[in-house]
Amino acid sequence: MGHLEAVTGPRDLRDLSDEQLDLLAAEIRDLLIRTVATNTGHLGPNLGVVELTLAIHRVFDSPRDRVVFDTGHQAYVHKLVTGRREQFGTLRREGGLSGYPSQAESDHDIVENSHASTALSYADGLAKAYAIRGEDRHVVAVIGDGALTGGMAWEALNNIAINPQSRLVIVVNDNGRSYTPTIGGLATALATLRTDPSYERVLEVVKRRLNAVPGVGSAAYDALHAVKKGLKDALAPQGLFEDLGLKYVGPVDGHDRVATEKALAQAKRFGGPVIVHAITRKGYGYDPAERHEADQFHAPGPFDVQTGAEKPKGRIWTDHFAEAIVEVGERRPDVVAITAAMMHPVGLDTFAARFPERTFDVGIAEQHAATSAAGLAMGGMHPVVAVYATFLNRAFDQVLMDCALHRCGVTFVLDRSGVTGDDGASHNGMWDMSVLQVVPGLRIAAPRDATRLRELLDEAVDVADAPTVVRFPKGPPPEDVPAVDRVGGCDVLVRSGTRDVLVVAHGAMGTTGVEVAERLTAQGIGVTVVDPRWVKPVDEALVGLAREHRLVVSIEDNGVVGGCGATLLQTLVAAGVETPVRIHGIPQEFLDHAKRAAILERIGLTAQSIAREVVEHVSTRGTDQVDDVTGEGPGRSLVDADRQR
Ligand SMILES: Cc1ncc(C[n+]2csc(CCOP(=O)(O)OP(=O)(O)O)c2C)c(N)n1
Ligand SMILES: CC(=O)[C@@H](O)[C@H](O)COP(=O)(O)O
Ligand SMILES: [Mg+2]
Repeated sequence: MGHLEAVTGPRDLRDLSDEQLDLLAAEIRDLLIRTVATNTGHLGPNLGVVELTLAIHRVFDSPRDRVVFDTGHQAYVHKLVTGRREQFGTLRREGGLSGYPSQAESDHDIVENSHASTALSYADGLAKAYAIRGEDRHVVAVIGDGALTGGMAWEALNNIAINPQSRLVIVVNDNGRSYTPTIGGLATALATLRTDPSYERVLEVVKRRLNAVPGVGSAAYDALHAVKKGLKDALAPQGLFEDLGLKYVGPVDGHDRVATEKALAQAKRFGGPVIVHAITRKGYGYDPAERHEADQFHAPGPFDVQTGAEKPKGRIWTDHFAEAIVEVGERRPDVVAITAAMMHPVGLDTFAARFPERTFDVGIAEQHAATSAAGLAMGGMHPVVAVYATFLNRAFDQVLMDCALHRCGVTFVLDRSGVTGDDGASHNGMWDMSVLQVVPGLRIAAPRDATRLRELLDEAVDVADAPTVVRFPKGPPPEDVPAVDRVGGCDVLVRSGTRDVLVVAHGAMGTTGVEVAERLTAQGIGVTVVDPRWVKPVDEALVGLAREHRLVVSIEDNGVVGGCGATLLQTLVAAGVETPVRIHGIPQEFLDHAKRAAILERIGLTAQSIAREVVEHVSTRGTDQVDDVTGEGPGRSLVDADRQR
């Protein structure tokens, strides 16, 4: 039996010898590689924290001591040593283990949100609570160098530094990368701390000599390590964190479990807030990941374990954006691009290669991205801020009060909008077409296919006096859906039979709308399908179209509360149109992880489900009754029928 089988909980780790722990680490790496190769997930980050996680769980006593992972994408090892080895094969599978911590899975897990830079704030709160309650518990927060570029992390550090009673150990997991090398002054400061050769050399000599003395040596090394502050200050620039009044231990080799345990034990003894600076490597121990220059297998698709070769992926929405934004950049020298540490994932790497001086990676700092974009716009540029839809939530006030209030021509390109699936509740981009509805002047475009993406991006960057949004989902776009007509700003995709049902298909739901029409037409129900293209503000043509039909069916890949359907209904009511409106969208709840298609099926956001609901709606009112009301052929105004009730 392997050593991992013997680990039913973190305390079992304390019974293992150094040799057994080394073998355990190898077993864990092997399982991580084989599982992620098929299930997908975050391989690089987890390979980088194998020894670190073992050390944490040997020094601290989870769940009494709370271990908080920032972003949570690097918690697979934590899951394996906290009783979930047997289910690990279900990672990111529907009904299986989440790719992030999950309270439902284990009381060793606490933070489920995958949005970066939050861990230190949670930890600050937890540590304060334990101090007030007089509970003898430590909080360990594991935060990556990338997550440290997020403003929230510094808001937390600012507070942690003035709470000496907080028994808080902050483990900076410094692998020098987010996806790509971490940017900014912070990264430089961390690099200085981790790479000062003189400091390292002296420390190495001391370590070798002291540890050679059996028994006393390591304690003496620890003591010197504590004293090393003087040594380090003399040899290295004043510590970034110590300037804040935070105790600092490190840097320590995060792949040297023994050294890491010593550093953690020393930090634990401080009894107050302390930083342990661990130097790790993303993808450590798997050559294809370590050599993967783009992102060291941050989140690979399925791949071959032997070679590391990823299975070829088809073109996704992002690829079409990547091409379109370069064409925009070619003809618009005022257009600049901004990413929040996700250059390739959001499709800006080609633009960056072509226009390096007009591309800015601001780190995991969406709030700064938005307001910096407002500044760029005020300075005469047209910024395109490309982020995943869910992460723009963090910058709502910046979009509202920094961009829209000042009527800044900034374009936000929201990738991964709608249901994303695999990454669970905090990754679904189901909020933007609700949250942004309240922003005065801001316009939202939702392309139905790649051709419309290009068109709408071109239109968006031409808007100079208001923020614009172009949002599209994860994965491959559908085949182009041509328009048969244009009414106002809306593309008419289908017009068949009498004007029974008006389907308003928003964005990527265009294809679904057309399929709904096919099903309804087969039932003898007349259908018009329109794609508004710009979903905010509501196109006035929709008021007239709704008035002409007996039922309006709105479809959107967004939450139903405050979304496009709700806003359309509000607009129709205000215009005195009484045509009933059926709103189809994402239920306003946190959706557990599963494949996008499976979730859409489960929530009824499919052509079959929507068509069935419409037929039931029409049939419950019977066509004769409808005829009685209007005296015309089958499929006349449901509005009157509604008035009958
Ligand atoms: C607010 C927010 N923006 C962007 C992301 C996407 N994202 C996930 S992991 C990651 C990089 C994290 O880097 P780091 O904190 O150094 O952790 P590592 O992967 O290196 O262990 C990013 C940008 C996110 N999860 N949250
Ligand atoms: C943890 C995180 O936020 C990202 O790594 C995200 O998981 C990537 O999502 P995609 O796989 O959709 O690019
Ligand atoms: Mg990192």
